Amino acid sequence: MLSIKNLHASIEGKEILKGINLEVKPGEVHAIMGPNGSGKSTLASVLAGREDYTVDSGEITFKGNDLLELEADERAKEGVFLAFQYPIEIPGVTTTNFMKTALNKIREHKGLEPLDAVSFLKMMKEKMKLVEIDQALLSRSLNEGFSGGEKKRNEIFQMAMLEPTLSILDETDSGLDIDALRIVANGVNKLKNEDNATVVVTHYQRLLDYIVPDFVHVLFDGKIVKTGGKELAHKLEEKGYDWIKEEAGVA
Ligand SMILES: Nc1ncnc2c1ncn2[C@@H]1O[C@H](COP(=O)(O)OP(=O)(O)OP(=O)(O)O)[C@@H](O)[C@H]1O
Repeated sequence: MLSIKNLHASIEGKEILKGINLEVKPGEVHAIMGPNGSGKSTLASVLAGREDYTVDSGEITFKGNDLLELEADERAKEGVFLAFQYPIEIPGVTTTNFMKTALNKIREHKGLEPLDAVSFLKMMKEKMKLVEIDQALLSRSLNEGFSGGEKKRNEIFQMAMLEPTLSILDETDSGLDIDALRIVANGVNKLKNEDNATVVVTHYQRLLDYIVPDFVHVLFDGKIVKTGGKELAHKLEEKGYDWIKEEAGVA
């Protein structure tokens, strides 16, 4: 589904990603961990198509197409969901209206008719139940005055509504409390199926107690220096990152 080959990327002339290789198949959950400044958020931002990052070399293909050719909104229409793509506050636009527009844009791209009001409301109700979000939140202006946890819940709700093929969640510095951790984890678990995949960037081994990734990758100085299963996250929690640096010869 997603294939990253020898990806090098920089910001303001500084090379951050120094040869990333990653293969994500349908049905898989991948966790990206690593010390501060190793490039985790940069990787998520490059996948999102954020303009301040320059891809210097390498390839990213998504469902066989060149992802780097696509603008951020085109990536969304192709089924890539980036959790921090819509954190903006939009006064006067309710989450409900925002979701309706976003959803119908994706449907239009797929050659489908826009959802009528009744079907849209039915879908909203189903997904609200799934991610346990309060109706009141959806009637408020998008993200305006939302607490951190409410923003998180809203993000997972957006993910549920848009039914993406690939979700990229950057939880690195979002100050998740234990409830927000559960919201993210439950959302990912409930939305997981054999046709979609999730890449979650995290510092928290705790998050992975709830999500259970198929693969854990450790990023260090712009490269994936180790890949393992969920037990690798436990080992990191216990031992820190030094042993990995030594093992990878990058200490
Ligand atoms: N706008 C920028 N200008 C210069 N350097 C930047 C910029 N944005 C990021 N960097 C640098 O890129 C490196 C990687 O940052 P990134 O945010 O990807 O790391 P991270 O692994 O997500 O870190 P953390 O765990 O602390 O969130 C850091 O050294 C950071 O200072």
